[in-house]
Amino acid sequence: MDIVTAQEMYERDRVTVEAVGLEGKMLMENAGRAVTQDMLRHISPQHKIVILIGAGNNGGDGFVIARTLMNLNYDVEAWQVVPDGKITGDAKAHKEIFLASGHPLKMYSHSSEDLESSLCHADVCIDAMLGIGADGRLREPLAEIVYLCNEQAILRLAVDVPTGVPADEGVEKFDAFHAHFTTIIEAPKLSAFLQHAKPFYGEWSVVEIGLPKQKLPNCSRRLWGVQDVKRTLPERDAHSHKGTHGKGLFVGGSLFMPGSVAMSARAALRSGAGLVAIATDEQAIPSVSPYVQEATFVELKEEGQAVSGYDAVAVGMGLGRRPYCGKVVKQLMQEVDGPLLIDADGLHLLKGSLDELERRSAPTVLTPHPGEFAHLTGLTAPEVLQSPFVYSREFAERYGAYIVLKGPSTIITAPDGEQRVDRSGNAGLAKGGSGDVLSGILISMIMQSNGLMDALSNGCVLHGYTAELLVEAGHSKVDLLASDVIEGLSRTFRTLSS
Ligand SMILES: NC(=O)C1=CN([C@@H]2O[C@H](COP(=O)(O)OP(=O)(O)OC[C@H]3O[C@@H](n4cnc5c(N)ncnc54)[C@H](OP(=O)(O)O)[C@@H]3O)[C@@H](O)[C@H]2O)[C@@H](O)CC1
Ligand SMILES: Nc1ncnc2c1ncn2[C@@H]1O[C@H](COP(=O)(O)OP(=O)(O)O)[C@@H](O)[C@H]1O
Ligand SMILES: [K+]
Repeated sequence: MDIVTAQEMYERDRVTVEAVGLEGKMLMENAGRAVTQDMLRHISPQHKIVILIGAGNNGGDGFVIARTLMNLNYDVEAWQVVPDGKITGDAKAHKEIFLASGHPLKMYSHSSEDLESSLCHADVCIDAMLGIGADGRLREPLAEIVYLCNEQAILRLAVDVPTGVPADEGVEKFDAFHAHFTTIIEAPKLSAFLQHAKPFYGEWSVVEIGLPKQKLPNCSRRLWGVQDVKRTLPERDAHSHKGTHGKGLFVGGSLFMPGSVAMSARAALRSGAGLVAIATDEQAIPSVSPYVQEATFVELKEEGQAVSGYDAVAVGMGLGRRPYCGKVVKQLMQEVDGPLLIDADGLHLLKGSLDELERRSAPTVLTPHPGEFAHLTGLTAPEVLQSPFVYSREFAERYGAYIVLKGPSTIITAPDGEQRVDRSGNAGLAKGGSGDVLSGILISMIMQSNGLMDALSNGCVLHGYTAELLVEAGHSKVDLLASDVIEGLSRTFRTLSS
Protein backbone atom coordinates (compact mmCIF):
# COMPACT_ATOMS: atom_id res chain seq x y z
CA MET A 1 0.00 0.00 0.00
CA ASP A 2 1.35 3.42 -1.00
CA ILE A 3 1.93 6.18 1.54
CA VAL A 4 1.37 9.66 0.12
CA THR A 5 1.86 13.34 0.76
CA ALA A 6 -1.10 15.71 0.32
CA GLN A 7 0.38 16.84 -3.00
CA GLU A 8 0.68 13.26 -4.25
CA MET A 9 -2.95 12.64 -3.25
CA TYR A 10 -4.16 15.69 -5.19
CA GLU A 11 -2.11 14.50 -8.17
CA ARG A 12 -3.83 11.09 -7.99
CA ASP A 13 -7.17 12.82 -7.89
CA ARG A 14 -6.27 14.91 -10.92
CA VAL A 15 -4.99 11.90 -12.91
CA THR A 16 -8.19 10.01 -12.12
CA VAL A 17 -10.39 12.80 -13.38
CA GLU A 18 -8.26 13.41 -16.50
CA ALA A 19 -7.09 9.93 -17.45
CA VAL A 20 -10.21 7.86 -16.92
CA GLY A 21 -12.93 10.46 -16.75
CA LEU A 22 -14.14 9.63 -13.25
CA GLU A 23 -15.49 12.97 -12.09
CA GLY A 24 -14.71 14.57 -8.74
CA LYS A 25 -18.38 14.44 -7.79
CA MET A 26 -18.50 10.70 -8.36
CA LEU A 27 -15.25 10.18 -6.43
CA MET A 28 -16.78 12.09 -3.55
CA GLU A 29 -19.86 9.86 -3.64
CA ASN A 30 -17.59 6.79 -3.65
CA ALA A 31 -15.51 8.22 -0.81
CA GLY A 32 -18.50 9.09 1.37
CA ARG A 33 -20.12 5.69 0.84
CA ALA A 34 -16.89 3.74 1.44
CA VAL A 35 -16.17 5.71 4.61
CA THR A 36 -19.74 5.14 5.85
CA GLN A 37 -19.43 1.41 5.22
CA ASP A 38 -16.21 1.33 7.26
CA MET A 39 -17.71 3.40 10.09
CA LEU A 40 -20.71 1.07 10.45
CA ARG A 41 -18.35 -1.22 12.41
CA HIS A 42 -18.32 1.33 15.22
CA ILE A 43 -21.90 2.60 15.35
CA SER A 44 -25.40 1.30 15.80
CA PRO A 45 -28.91 2.70 15.10
CA GLN A 46 -29.27 3.27 18.87
CA HIS A 47 -26.43 5.81 18.84
CA LYS A 48 -27.04 9.55 18.60
CA ILE A 49 -24.58 10.71 15.95
CA VAL A 50 -23.38 14.25 15.25
CA ILE A 51 -21.53 14.85 11.99
CA LEU A 52 -19.52 18.04 11.58
CA ILE A 53 -19.14 19.31 8.03
CA GLY A 54 -16.46 21.78 6.92
CA ALA A 55 -15.82 23.92 3.86
CA GLY A 56 -13.70 21.81 1.52
CA ASN A 57 -13.98 18.39 -0.05
CA ASN A 58 -13.63 16.72 3.34
CA GLY A 59 -16.89 18.49 4.17
CA GLY A 60 -18.24 17.23 0.82
CA ASP A 61 -17.49 13.67 1.97
CA GLY A 62 -19.36 14.61 5.16
CA PHE A 63 -22.55 15.46 3.21
CA VAL A 64 -22.42 12.05 1.51
CA ILE A 65 -21.82 10.25 4.83
CA ALA A 66 -24.66 12.13 6.53
CA ARG A 67 -27.07 11.37 3.67
CA THR A 68 -26.08 7.68 3.55
CA LEU A 69 -26.48 7.24 7.32
CA MET A 70 -29.82 9.04 7.31
CA ASN A 71 -31.02 6.84 4.43
CA LEU A 72 -30.06 3.85 6.58
CA ASN A 73 -32.22 5.27 9.41
CA TYR A 74 -29.38 6.13 11.74
CA ASP A 75 -30.04 8.90 14.25
CA VAL A 76 -27.89 11.63 12.74
CA GLU A 77 -27.65 15.40 13.20
CA ALA A 78 -25.67 17.06 10.41
CA TRP A 79 -23.97 20.35 11.29
CA GLN A 80 -22.45 22.69 8.74
CA VAL A 81 -19.76 24.54 10.68
CA VAL A 82 -18.78 27.13 8.03
CA PRO A 83 -20.79 29.85 6.25
CA ASP A 84 -22.67 28.87 3.07
CA GLY A 85 -20.40 30.94 0.84
CA LYS A 86 -17.40 28.76 1.73
CA ILE A 87 -18.96 25.65 0.27
CA THR A 88 -18.15 25.39 -3.42
CA GLY A 89 -17.55 22.89 -6.25
CA ASP A 90 -18.19 19.19 -5.66
CA ALA A 91 -18.92 19.80 -1.98
CA LYS A 92 -21.63 22.30 -2.91
CA ALA A 93 -23.11 19.80 -5.38
CA HIS A 94 -23.32 17.17 -2.63
CA LYS A 95 -24.81 19.68 -0.20
CA GLU A 96 -27.54 20.31 -2.77
CA ILE A 97 -28.16 16.57 -3.18
CA PHE A 98 -28.31 16.25 0.61
CA LEU A 99 -30.90 19.05 0.90
CA ALA A 100 -32.89 17.91 -2.13
CA SER A 101 -33.15 14.47 -0.51
CA GLY A 102 -35.13 16.19 2.26
CA HIS A 103 -32.56 15.83 5.03
CA PRO A 104 -32.31 18.54 7.71
CA LEU A 105 -29.11 20.54 8.12
CA LYS A 106 -28.16 22.51 11.21
CA MET A 107 -26.03 25.61 10.87
CA TYR A 108 -23.34 26.48 13.35
CA SER A 109 -23.58 30.21 14.04
CA HIS A 110 -21.37 32.40 16.18
CA SER A 111 -22.31 30.85 19.47
CA SER A 112 -21.25 27.31 20.19
CA GLU A 113 -24.02 26.65 22.73
CA ASP A 114 -26.40 24.73 20.45
CA LEU A 115 -23.66 22.53 19.09
CA GLU A 116 -22.27 22.00 22.58
CA SER A 117 -25.65 20.79 23.80
CA SER A 118 -25.96 18.46 20.79
CA LEU A 119 -22.52 17.02 21.47
CA CYS A 120 -23.43 16.59 25.15
CA HIS A 121 -26.34 14.35 24.19
CA ALA A 122 -24.53 12.46 21.43
CA ASP A 123 -22.74 9.10 21.54
CA VAL A 124 -20.70 9.53 18.38
CA CYS A 125 -19.12 12.48 16.62
CA ILE A 126 -17.95 12.22 13.00
CA ASP A 127 -15.35 14.76 11.93
CA ALA A 128 -15.65 15.82 8.28
CA MET A 129 -14.38 19.33 8.85
CA LEU A 130 -10.88 19.31 7.41
CA GLY A 131 -8.77 16.73 5.60
CA ILE A 132 -5.58 17.00 3.57
CA GLY A 133 -6.27 20.67 2.85
CA ALA A 134 -5.40 21.77 6.40
CA ASP A 135 -3.26 24.86 6.25
CA GLY A 136 -1.57 26.17 9.42
CA ARG A 137 -2.97 26.17 12.95
CA LEU A 138 -6.73 25.71 13.27
CA ARG A 139 -8.69 28.91 12.83
CA GLU A 140 -11.98 29.74 14.50
CA PRO A 141 -14.57 28.38 14.69
CA LEU A 142 -12.84 25.05 13.99
CA ALA A 143 -10.39 25.40 16.88
CA GLU A 144 -13.27 25.90 19.35
CA ILE A 145 -15.33 23.05 17.85
CA VAL A 146 -12.40 20.63 17.96
CA TYR A 147 -11.82 21.58 21.58
CA LEU A 148 -15.49 20.89 22.38
CA CYS A 149 -15.39 17.49 20.66
CA ASN A 150 -12.22 16.43 22.47
CA GLU A 151 -13.78 17.43 25.81
CA GLN A 152 -16.79 15.12 25.44
CA ALA A 153 -16.88 11.49 26.53
CA ILE A 154 -17.98 10.46 23.07
CA LEU A 155 -16.79 8.12 20.32
CA ARG A 156 -14.81 10.24 17.85
CA LEU A 157 -14.52 9.10 14.22
CA ALA A 158 -12.54 11.06 11.62
CA VAL A 159 -12.82 11.14 7.84
CA ASP A 160 -9.47 10.81 6.00
CA VAL A 161 -7.38 12.94 8.40
CA PRO A 162 -8.45 14.15 11.86
CA THR A 163 -9.17 17.88 11.61
CA GLY A 164 -6.06 19.91 12.35
CA VAL A 165 -3.50 17.15 11.75
CA PRO A 166 -1.25 18.15 8.86
CA ALA A 167 -1.16 15.41 6.20
CA ASP A 168 2.59 15.87 5.70
CA GLU A 169 5.63 15.91 7.97
CA GLY A 170 7.59 18.92 9.21
CA VAL A 171 4.95 20.62 11.38
CA GLU A 172 5.94 20.82 15.01
CA LYS A 173 2.80 21.89 16.83
CA PHE A 174 -0.91 21.69 16.04
CA ASP A 175 -4.25 21.26 17.79
CA ALA A 176 -6.42 18.54 16.36
CA PHE A 177 -9.49 16.37 16.66
CA HIS A 178 -8.51 13.40 18.78
CA ALA A 179 -10.06 10.47 16.91
CA HIS A 180 -10.57 6.97 18.25
CA PHE A 181 -10.81 5.68 14.67
CA THR A 182 -9.95 7.29 11.35
CA THR A 183 -11.13 6.03 7.99
CA ILE A 184 -8.43 7.05 5.53
CA ILE A 185 -9.31 7.56 1.87
CA GLU A 186 -7.25 5.53 -0.64
CA ALA A 187 -3.77 5.82 0.90
CA PRO A 188 -2.37 6.70 4.33
CA LYS A 189 -0.76 10.11 4.51
CA LEU A 190 2.75 10.62 5.97
CA SER A 191 1.47 11.95 9.28
CA ALA A 192 -0.17 8.60 10.11
CA PHE A 193 3.39 7.39 10.85
CA LEU A 194 4.76 10.35 12.81
CA GLN A 195 5.15 9.94 16.54
CA HIS A 196 3.52 13.30 17.39
CA ALA A 197 0.66 13.04 14.87
CA LYS A 198 -0.20 9.36 14.96
CA PRO A 199 -2.08 9.44 18.29
CA PHE A 200 -4.69 11.80 16.79
CA TYR A 201 -5.66 9.17 14.20
CA GLY A 202 -6.46 6.50 16.78
CA GLU A 203 -6.74 3.16 15.00
CA TRP A 204 -6.98 3.65 11.26
CA SER A 205 -8.15 1.75 8.23
CA VAL A 206 -8.04 2.57 4.53
CA VAL A 207 -10.93 2.49 2.06
CA GLU A 208 -10.75 2.29 -1.70
CA ILE A 209 -12.79 4.79 -3.71
CA GLY A 210 -12.12 3.76 -7.30
CA LEU A 211 -8.83 5.43 -8.30
CA PRO A 212 -7.37 3.59 -11.34
CA LYS A 213 -4.32 1.80 -9.86
CA GLN A 214 -2.64 1.19 -13.23
CA LYS A 215 -2.77 4.84 -14.21
CA LEU A 216 -1.56 6.43 -10.99
CA PRO A 217 1.90 8.01 -10.78
CA ASN A 218 4.57 5.78 -9.22
CA CYS A 219 5.01 6.29 -5.53
CA SER A 220 8.40 5.59 -3.99
CA ARG A 221 6.94 5.10 -0.52
CA ARG A 222 4.93 2.13 0.69
CA LEU A 223 3.78 0.20 3.71
CA TRP A 224 5.32 -3.26 4.16
CA GLY A 225 3.49 -5.89 6.17
CA VAL A 226 3.12 -9.59 6.86
CA GLN A 227 1.46 -10.24 3.47
CA ASP A 228 4.46 -8.70 1.72
CA VAL A 229 6.78 -10.93 3.76
CA LYS A 230 4.78 -14.01 2.76
CA ARG A 231 5.05 -12.96 -0.87
CA THR A 232 8.78 -12.28 -0.90
CA LEU A 233 10.44 -14.44 1.76
CA PRO A 234 12.64 -17.00 -0.02
CA GLU A 235 11.78 -20.64 0.61
CA ARG A 236 14.43 -22.86 2.13
CA ASP A 237 15.69 -25.14 -0.60
CA ALA A 238 15.48 -28.85 0.28
CA HIS A 239 18.90 -29.38 -1.33
CA SER A 240 20.63 -26.49 0.40
CA HIS A 241 23.64 -26.72 2.69
CA LYS A 242 24.88 -24.37 5.39
CA GLY A 243 26.87 -22.32 2.88
CA THR A 244 23.72 -21.64 0.86
CA HIS A 245 22.26 -19.65 3.74
CA GLY A 246 25.26 -17.40 4.24
CA LYS A 247 28.13 -16.97 6.62
CA GLY A 248 27.83 -13.85 8.74
CA LEU A 249 30.38 -12.09 10.91
CA PHE A 250 29.27 -10.14 13.98
CA VAL A 251 31.81 -7.67 15.34
CA GLY A 252 30.94 -6.42 18.81
CA GLY A 253 30.47 -7.37 22.42
CA SER A 254 32.92 -6.50 25.15
CA LEU A 255 33.68 -7.53 28.72
CA PHE A 256 30.85 -5.46 30.18
CA MET A 257 28.44 -5.82 27.24
CA PRO A 258 28.72 -9.42 26.06
CA GLY A 259 24.98 -9.96 25.61
CA SER A 260 24.37 -7.69 22.60
CA VAL A 261 26.52 -9.51 20.09
CA ALA A 262 25.39 -12.85 21.50
CA MET A 263 21.74 -11.97 20.86
CA SER A 264 22.46 -10.68 17.35
CA ALA A 265 24.28 -13.87 16.42
CA ARG A 266 21.63 -16.14 17.92
CA ALA A 267 18.85 -14.16 16.20
CA ALA A 268 20.66 -14.59 12.88
CA LEU A 269 20.82 -18.36 13.36
CA ARG A 270 17.18 -18.53 14.48
CA SER A 271 16.20 -16.69 11.32
CA GLY A 272 17.98 -19.11 9.07
CA ALA A 273 21.62 -18.01 8.68
CA GLY A 274 23.88 -20.95 7.76
CA LEU A 275 27.01 -20.02 9.69
CA VAL A 276 27.84 -17.35 12.21
CA ALA A 277 31.19 -16.08 13.47
CA ILE A 278 31.69 -13.57 16.26
CA ALA A 279 34.65 -11.22 16.63
CA THR A 280 34.75 -10.02 20.22
CA ASP A 281 37.09 -9.30 23.15
CA GLU A 282 38.83 -12.42 24.36
CA GLN A 283 37.40 -11.92 27.89
CA ALA A 284 33.85 -11.80 26.52
CA ILE A 285 34.06 -15.16 24.71
CA PRO A 286 33.34 -17.35 27.80
CA SER A 287 30.05 -15.54 28.45
CA VAL A 288 28.97 -15.33 24.81
CA SER A 289 29.74 -18.87 23.67
CA PRO A 290 27.31 -20.81 25.91
CA TYR A 291 24.42 -18.70 24.53
CA VAL A 292 25.43 -19.27 20.89
CA GLN A 293 27.01 -22.69 20.78
CA GLU A 294 26.71 -22.82 17.00
CA ALA A 295 28.99 -19.82 16.51
CA THR A 296 32.75 -19.74 15.98
CA PHE A 297 34.90 -17.02 17.53
CA VAL A 298 37.72 -14.75 16.54
CA GLU A 299 39.47 -12.33 18.84
CA LEU A 300 38.73 -8.67 18.16
CA LYS A 301 42.09 -7.02 17.46
CA GLU A 302 43.05 -3.38 17.48
CA GLU A 303 45.17 -3.84 14.36
CA GLY A 304 42.22 -5.18 12.37
CA GLN A 305 40.24 -8.30 11.56
CA ALA A 306 40.30 -10.72 8.68
CA VAL A 307 37.05 -9.89 6.91
CA SER A 308 37.17 -11.99 3.78
CA GLY A 309 35.01 -15.05 3.34
CA TYR A 310 31.83 -13.63 4.87
CA ASP A 311 28.59 -12.95 3.04
CA ALA A 312 27.67 -10.08 5.35
CA VAL A 313 29.19 -8.32 8.35
CA ALA A 314 27.54 -6.45 11.23
CA VAL A 315 29.43 -4.19 13.60
CA GLY A 316 28.64 -2.21 16.71
CA MET A 317 26.37 -4.22 19.03
CA GLY A 318 27.95 -3.94 22.50
CA LEU A 319 31.26 -2.93 20.92
CA GLY A 320 31.81 -0.03 23.30
CA ARG A 321 33.34 3.28 22.35
CA ARG A 322 36.99 2.77 23.27
CA PRO A 323 39.27 4.75 20.93
CA TYR A 324 40.44 1.66 19.04
CA CYS A 325 36.86 0.65 18.27
CA GLY A 326 36.63 3.66 15.95
CA LYS A 327 39.53 2.19 13.98
CA VAL A 328 37.71 -1.16 13.82
CA VAL A 329 34.63 0.47 12.27
CA LYS A 330 36.78 2.40 9.81
CA GLN A 331 38.73 -0.71 8.80
CA LEU A 332 35.51 -2.62 8.19
CA MET A 333 34.16 0.19 6.02
CA GLN A 334 37.35 0.07 3.95
CA GLU A 335 37.73 -3.70 3.67
CA VAL A 336 34.32 -5.38 3.79
CA ASP A 337 33.44 -5.81 0.14
CA GLY A 338 29.94 -7.21 0.75
CA PRO A 339 27.05 -5.80 2.75
CA LEU A 340 28.08 -4.13 6.02
CA LEU A 341 25.53 -3.33 8.72
CA ILE A 342 26.43 -0.72 11.32
CA ASP A 343 24.44 -0.52 14.55
CA ALA A 344 24.57 0.92 18.09
CA ASP A 345 28.12 1.94 19.16
CA GLY A 346 29.18 1.45 15.55
CA LEU A 347 26.89 4.33 14.58
CA HIS A 348 28.36 6.52 17.29
CA LEU A 349 31.87 5.79 16.04
CA LEU A 350 30.86 6.23 12.39
CA LYS A 351 30.27 9.93 12.92
CA GLY A 352 34.05 10.49 12.62
CA SER A 353 34.35 8.64 9.30
CA LEU A 354 31.36 9.63 7.22
CA ASP A 355 33.71 10.24 4.30
CA GLU A 356 34.55 6.51 4.35
CA LEU A 357 30.84 5.77 4.21
CA GLU A 358 30.51 7.89 1.10
CA ARG A 359 33.48 6.10 -0.52
CA ARG A 360 32.13 2.58 -0.01
CA SER A 361 30.99 0.86 -3.16
CA ALA A 362 29.45 -2.22 -1.49
CA PRO A 363 26.13 -1.71 0.33
CA THR A 364 26.13 -0.27 3.84
CA VAL A 365 23.11 -0.52 6.11
CA LEU A 366 22.74 1.83 9.09
CA THR A 367 20.16 0.93 11.75
CA PRO A 368 19.80 3.99 14.00
CA HIS A 369 17.02 4.83 16.43
CA PRO A 370 16.10 8.54 16.30
CA GLY A 371 18.71 9.46 18.93
CA GLU A 372 21.49 7.76 16.99
CA PHE A 373 20.28 9.30 13.74
CA ALA A 374 20.27 12.73 15.38
CA HIS A 375 23.88 12.18 16.47
CA LEU A 376 24.88 11.14 12.94
CA THR A 377 23.18 14.04 11.21
CA GLY A 378 23.71 16.83 13.74
CA LEU A 379 19.93 17.28 14.05
CA THR A 380 18.04 17.04 17.34
CA ALA A 381 15.94 13.94 18.06
CA PRO A 382 12.68 16.00 17.97
CA GLU A 383 13.68 17.33 14.54
CA VAL A 384 14.25 13.76 13.32
CA LEU A 385 10.88 12.66 14.69
CA GLN A 386 9.12 15.58 13.04
CA SER A 387 10.45 14.85 9.54
CA PRO A 388 11.83 11.29 9.50
CA PHE A 389 10.93 10.63 5.85
CA VAL A 390 12.76 13.59 4.40
CA TYR A 391 15.81 13.40 6.67
CA SER A 392 16.39 9.69 6.15
CA ARG A 393 15.98 10.08 2.39
CA GLU A 394 18.44 12.99 2.29
CA PHE A 395 21.01 11.02 4.29
CA ALA A 396 20.58 7.83 2.27
CA GLU A 397 20.97 9.69 -1.01
CA ARG A 398 23.90 11.80 0.20
CA TYR A 399 25.93 8.86 1.55
CA GLY A 400 24.69 6.05 -0.68
CA ALA A 401 23.58 4.02 2.35
CA TYR A 402 20.49 2.07 3.36
CA ILE A 403 18.90 3.58 6.47
CA VAL A 404 16.66 1.63 8.85
CA LEU A 405 15.30 4.41 11.09
CA LYS A 406 13.80 2.44 13.96
CA GLY A 407 10.73 3.19 16.03
CA PRO A 408 7.08 2.18 16.37
CA SER A 409 6.96 2.97 12.64
CA THR A 410 10.31 1.95 11.18
CA ILE A 411 11.27 3.70 7.93
CA ILE A 412 13.59 1.81 5.58
CA THR A 413 15.24 3.95 2.91
CA ALA A 414 17.37 2.90 -0.07
CA PRO A 415 20.14 5.06 -1.57
CA ASP A 416 17.83 5.80 -4.52
CA GLY A 417 15.22 7.25 -2.17
CA GLU A 418 12.76 4.34 -2.17
CA GLN A 419 11.09 4.07 1.25
CA ARG A 420 9.15 1.36 3.04
CA VAL A 421 7.42 1.58 6.38
CA ASP A 422 7.04 -1.29 8.82
CA ARG A 423 4.53 -0.67 11.60
CA SER A 424 4.57 -4.12 13.16
CA GLY A 425 5.56 -4.67 16.77
CA ASN A 426 4.46 -3.34 20.10
CA ALA A 427 5.80 -1.55 23.15
CA GLY A 428 7.19 -4.86 24.44
CA LEU A 429 10.06 -4.12 22.06
CA ALA A 430 10.85 -0.89 23.88
CA LYS A 431 13.49 -2.64 25.92
CA GLY A 432 17.29 -2.97 25.76
CA GLY A 433 18.42 -5.67 23.36
CA SER A 434 15.57 -5.38 20.82
CA GLY A 435 17.82 -3.54 18.39
CA ASP A 436 20.52 -6.22 18.71
CA VAL A 437 17.99 -8.90 17.83
CA LEU A 438 16.86 -6.86 14.83
CA SER A 439 20.47 -6.56 13.57
CA GLY A 440 20.84 -10.33 13.70
CA ILE A 441 17.62 -10.93 11.80
CA LEU A 442 18.60 -8.33 9.21
CA ILE A 443 22.01 -9.92 8.56
CA SER A 444 20.33 -13.27 8.10
CA MET A 445 17.78 -11.82 5.65
CA ILE A 446 20.51 -9.93 3.76
CA MET A 447 22.39 -13.21 3.23
CA GLN A 448 19.32 -15.10 2.07
CA SER A 449 17.44 -12.59 -0.09
CA ASN A 450 17.99 -11.30 -3.58
CA GLY A 451 17.26 -7.64 -2.99
CA LEU A 452 18.41 -5.56 -0.05
CA MET A 453 15.15 -3.64 0.31
CA ASP A 454 13.17 -6.87 0.59
CA ALA A 455 15.72 -8.26 3.05
CA LEU A 456 15.55 -5.20 5.31
CA SER A 457 11.79 -4.75 5.15
CA ASN A 458 11.14 -8.44 5.75
CA GLY A 459 13.61 -8.47 8.65
CA CYS A 460 11.88 -5.53 10.33
CA VAL A 461 8.44 -7.11 9.96
CA LEU A 462 9.67 -10.51 11.23
CA HIS A 463 11.00 -8.77 14.33
CA GLY A 464 7.83 -6.79 15.05
CA TYR A 465 5.41 -9.55 14.08
CA THR A 466 7.20 -11.96 16.43
CA ALA A 467 6.60 -9.54 19.31
CA GLU A 468 2.92 -9.36 18.32
CA LEU A 469 2.54 -13.14 18.20
CA LEU A 470 4.28 -13.51 21.57
CA VAL A 471 1.93 -11.00 23.20
CA GLU A 472 -1.07 -12.79 21.66
CA ALA A 473 0.20 -16.10 22.98
CA GLY A 474 0.82 -15.37 26.63
CA HIS A 475 3.54 -12.76 27.06
CA SER A 476 2.62 -9.21 27.98
CA LYS A 477 4.15 -6.03 26.60
CA VAL A 478 5.63 -5.55 30.07
CA ASP A 479 7.51 -8.81 30.54
CA LEU A 480 8.62 -9.43 26.95
CA LEU A 481 12.41 -9.74 26.59
CA ALA A 482 14.53 -9.34 23.51
CA SER A 483 15.70 -12.92 24.01
CA ASP A 484 12.02 -14.07 23.95
CA VAL A 485 11.78 -12.53 20.49
CA ILE A 486 14.70 -14.68 19.33
CA GLU A 487 13.04 -17.86 20.57
CA GLY A 488 9.66 -16.64 19.28
CA LEU A 489 10.99 -16.60 15.72
CA SER A 490 10.23 -20.31 15.44
CA ARG A 491 6.50 -19.60 15.88
CA THR A 492 6.69 -16.75 13.36
CA PHE A 493 8.29 -18.87 10.64
CA ARG A 494 5.80 -21.66 11.28
CA THR A 495 2.88 -19.20 11.08
CA LEU A 496 4.22 -17.69 7.87
CA SER A 497 4.66 -21.04 6.17
CA SER A 498 1.27 -22.44 7.21
N1 LIG B 1 -8.65 11.72 -4.19
C1 LIG B 1 -8.89 12.72 -3.39
O1 LIG B 1 -8.02 13.51 -3.11
C2 LIG B 1 -10.21 12.86 -2.81
C3 LIG B 1 -10.38 13.68 -1.68
N2 LIG B 1 -11.51 13.74 -1.03
C4 LIG B 1 -11.63 14.50 0.21
O2 LIG B 1 -11.19 15.81 0.03
C5 LIG B 1 -10.33 16.20 1.08
C6 LIG B 1 -9.45 17.31 0.64
O3 LIG B 1 -10.29 18.35 0.26
P1 LIG B 1 -9.78 19.87 0.13
O4 LIG B 1 -8.60 19.95 -0.72
O5 LIG B 1 -10.94 20.66 -0.30
O6 LIG B 1 -9.32 20.22 1.57
P2 LIG B 1 -10.08 20.12 3.00
O7 LIG B 1 -9.23 19.25 3.85
O8 LIG B 1 -11.49 19.79 2.87
O9 LIG B 1 -9.92 21.57 3.60
C7 LIG B 1 -10.04 22.74 2.81
C8 LIG B 1 -10.84 23.77 3.55
O10 LIG B 1 -10.42 23.88 4.88
C9 LIG B 1 -10.24 25.24 5.26
N3 LIG B 1 -9.04 25.33 6.08
C10 LIG B 1 -7.77 25.00 5.72
N4 LIG B 1 -6.94 25.14 6.74
C11 LIG B 1 -7.67 25.56 7.79
C12 LIG B 1 -7.35 25.89 9.14
N5 LIG B 1 -6.10 25.79 9.59
N6 LIG B 1 -8.34 26.27 9.95
C13 LIG B 1 -9.61 26.37 9.50
N7 LIG B 1 -9.96 26.07 8.23
C14 LIG B 1 -9.01 25.67 7.39
C15 LIG B 1 -10.16 26.02 3.99
O11 LIG B 1 -10.99 27.10 4.12
P3 LIG B 1 -10.50 28.61 3.98
O12 LIG B 1 -9.00 28.60 3.84
O13 LIG B 1 -11.20 29.09 2.77
O14 LIG B 1 -10.98 29.24 5.22
C16 LIG B 1 -10.68 25.09 2.91
O15 LIG B 1 -11.94 25.43 2.48
C17 LIG B 1 -9.65 14.92 1.47
O16 LIG B 1 -9.10 14.95 2.75
C18 LIG B 1 -10.79 13.92 1.34
O17 LIG B 1 -11.56 13.91 2.53
C19 LIG B 1 -12.66 12.93 -1.50
O18 LIG B 1 -13.81 13.68 -1.42
C20 LIG B 1 -12.60 12.45 -2.90
C21 LIG B 1 -11.33 12.14 -3.45
N1 LIG C 1 6.74 0.94 20.96
C1 LIG C 1 7.29 0.19 19.99
N2 LIG C 1 6.51 -0.38 19.05
C2 LIG C 1 7.06 -1.12 18.07
N3 LIG C 1 8.39 -1.36 17.95
C3 LIG C 1 9.22 -0.81 18.84
C4 LIG C 1 8.72 -0.01 19.90
N4 LIG C 1 9.77 0.41 20.64
C5 LIG C 1 10.88 -0.12 20.07
N5 LIG C 1 10.55 -0.86 18.98
C6 LIG C 1 11.49 -1.58 18.11
O1 LIG C 1 12.51 -2.19 18.94
C7 LIG C 1 13.80 -1.96 18.41
C8 LIG C 1 14.61 -1.11 19.40
O2 LIG C 1 15.87 -0.85 18.89
P1 LIG C 1 16.95 -0.03 19.72
O3 LIG C 1 16.37 1.24 20.19
O4 LIG C 1 18.19 0.02 18.92
O5 LIG C 1 17.14 -0.99 21.00
P2 LIG C 1 18.44 -1.43 21.78
O6 LIG C 1 19.55 -0.51 21.40
O7 LIG C 1 18.09 -1.30 23.20
O8 LIG C 1 18.68 -2.83 21.38
C9 LIG C 1 13.59 -1.32 17.04
O9 LIG C 1 13.50 -2.32 16.06
C10 LIG C 1 12.23 -0.63 17.18
O10 LIG C 1 11.58 -0.51 15.95
K1 LIG D 1 -11.51 15.09 8.95
